[in-house]
Amino acid sequence: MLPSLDSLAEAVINSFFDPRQLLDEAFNALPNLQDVAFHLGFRKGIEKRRAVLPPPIEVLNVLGFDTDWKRMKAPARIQVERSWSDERIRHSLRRLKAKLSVDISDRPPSSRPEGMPHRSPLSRQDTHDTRSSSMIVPWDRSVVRSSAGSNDRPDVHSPTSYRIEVWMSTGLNATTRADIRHLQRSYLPPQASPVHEWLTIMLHRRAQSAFRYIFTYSAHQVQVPLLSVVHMSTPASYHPALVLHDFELLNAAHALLKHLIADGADPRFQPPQRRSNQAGLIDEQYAHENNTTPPARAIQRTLAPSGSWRRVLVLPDDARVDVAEVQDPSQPTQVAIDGKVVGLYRTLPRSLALVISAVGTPHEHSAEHVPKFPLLEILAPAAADATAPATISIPDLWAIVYTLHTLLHTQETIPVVLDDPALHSLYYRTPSRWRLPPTPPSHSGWPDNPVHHHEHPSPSRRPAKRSPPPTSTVEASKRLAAWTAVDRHILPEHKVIGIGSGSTVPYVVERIVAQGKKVNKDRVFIPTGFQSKELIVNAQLLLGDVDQYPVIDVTIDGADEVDHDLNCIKGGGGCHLREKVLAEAADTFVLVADYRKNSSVLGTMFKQGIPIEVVPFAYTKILQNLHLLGSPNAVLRMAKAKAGPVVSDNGNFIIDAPFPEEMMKDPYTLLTRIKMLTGVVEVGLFCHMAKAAYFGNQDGSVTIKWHDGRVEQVRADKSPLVEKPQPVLSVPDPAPAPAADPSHGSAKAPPPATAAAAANAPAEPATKAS
Ligand SMILES: O=C(CO)[C@H](O)[C@H](O)COP(=O)(O)O
Repeated sequence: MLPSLDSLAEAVINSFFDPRQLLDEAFNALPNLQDVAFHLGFRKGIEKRRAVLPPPIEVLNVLGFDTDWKRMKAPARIQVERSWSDERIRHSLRRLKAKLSVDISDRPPSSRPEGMPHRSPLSRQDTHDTRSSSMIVPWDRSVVRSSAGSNDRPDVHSPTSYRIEVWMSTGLNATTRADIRHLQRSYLPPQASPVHEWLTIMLHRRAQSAFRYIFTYSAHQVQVPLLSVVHMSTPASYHPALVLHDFELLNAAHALLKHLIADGADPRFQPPQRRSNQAGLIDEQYAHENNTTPPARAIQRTLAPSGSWRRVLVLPDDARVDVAEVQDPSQPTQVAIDGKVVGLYRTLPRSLALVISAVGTPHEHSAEHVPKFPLLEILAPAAADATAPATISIPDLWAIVYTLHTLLHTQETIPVVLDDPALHSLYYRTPSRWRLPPTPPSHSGWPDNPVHHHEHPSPSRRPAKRSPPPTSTVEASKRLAAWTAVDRHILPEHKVIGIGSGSTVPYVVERIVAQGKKVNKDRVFIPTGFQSKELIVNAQLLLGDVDQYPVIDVTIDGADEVDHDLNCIKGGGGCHLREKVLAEAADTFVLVADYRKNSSVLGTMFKQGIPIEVVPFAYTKILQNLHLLGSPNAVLRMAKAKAGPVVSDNGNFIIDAPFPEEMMKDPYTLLTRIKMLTGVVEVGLFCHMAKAAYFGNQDGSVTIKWHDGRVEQVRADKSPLVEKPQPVLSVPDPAPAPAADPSHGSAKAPPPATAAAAANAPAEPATKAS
């Protein structure tokens, strides 16, 4: 429930100049930052109520971003002269509309103002500010006020400029959400455990958590978030990286490790108490480090050198973690557990530290800013020796993270980047040492669970108008997938529903209609293109658009091919721009397809290439660039019944770009590379977006691949079609897989296999428009 604007305005007024209180209020009341931004920044109503904007708060690097990150933030600046009175400052702030960033700067003071400490109590940032004029200084109101007219002698420690900025995100966008899912899958153990849950919740809600932690930390001047997701761009790669910062990581790593190594006796996770010992380490577990008999399952720090190795940790299961002597920090240094090298780490070039530490600050992409700490990257052993393992197990990874923190604990911040492509295939192994029985994945999953079937009476039990049975196995399996997905995901409480494109989607609409007029009357349906708009209108459902409903409960869409990670190729029908917008807007995005689309590597079944929507005037250049990128056969998609190219619903051209299998194995990297080409509007690769993919099978069963890696089979006798067995399921398939045919529409339309079938065939559901 959102609070009323009145109560929020009240909170804002009452907490003026008290950022902690303000944000606490806001966070208690609002579900996410988007709403904070909206209510505090963008509502004129607040202004009318004479509320003020949020006071200056230093918030750095709070959120992940994407290439459009600027759109996610609402910076605004106000210059405040030191001589201004409180009233005048307030007045100016009140006038600042629809903005969330406040930058207060003044001329360099000629002197240290009266009452101003030699170093502000929050002085670590100050010293940075004097050097680079770019770091954010906490605003001490009394400093601003009292500075005018002082004749005190200059103070080298006083900042020469006060610059205060407030950055609030307007929320996570779906790309970032997809990144988080990807990272969560890559770096956390695939099991339902309290620690796992805790970490995933932190990932998902990192905006809020980060904010909270920033406030906790700001008292200690540690202005870093717990986690951020950034897109790392290096000449070789462009992909999301999880950047783990600071002490909270230590807690997380510690807890996770403890849990991973524990024999299951410690099911409830409590973040460790934070108590610093003399070395500045969190010592909940280290109180015993001088004891001869360590308690069971404590992680012990032991910084003993032994030859060219240094023992850093003894893990709760007595495994020893050793780190090789660092020769050259930029070269990979080995980390071994029980004498076996499990990973490497190295210090990345300073330019990357600059990139990462500027994320979310105004200095992003600029060189003004001086990175405070080097950035460490964790690599799989194969990075140094091709014959060594190319993967790191999740427990080992966290052991390395923890080891690095133990080694480098004197740093205020220890950014660690996990972004090596080899790490994308982190595996979860359970050798005896880790004693972790793999927990069978729970059906309930987290947080966006599959629906509770029992709460939702299947529409098949209601009298519903049925369209005639499909005439081929392929069509029957499309319907099977569509119906099963609708039954499971379109629940009575879902009011805004995205309808995708393609030949499977008519069955989705059919099943939704079968849920009855009563439930559908207060639903609105958002189309992904001309075809789905027609379907919605013809079914007499209420049509809406995504600009009216930017948040969709569920979007169901077809796909051209789906891999094991639920990455998929879409856009065979040229609708992938709108499809992606609707997929991103949806809380739950579900794919439906027949068995031919179920694949392990994209491009093996759907060979015509990745559909890429481009602005028309740039197509030749983009084709050239795609050839260079690794797709020499990329072509402009030509229309069938018209001379010239296919023109999308958005007036753009479509290019089909087949890439070699090696590149298709890492669709996310490929997606980001193609997307970076100027003139590309959208790429038909949907990575880590779907929650589930439903495939209808030839035998009447349904295979469901879930986003967390589970694969579920719905037996034929449990399928929604079973009530009324479909008569024609034995007609052979038209083709094992969609052929490489640039005219997607005709390639997909399933030809009736026999003349008899064709004669009996009732009107086929609409195929996509091309
Ligand atoms: O992405 C699409 C259109 O742009 C379609 O969803 C995709 O091509 C699958 O279509 P079909 O269900 O006909 O195989």
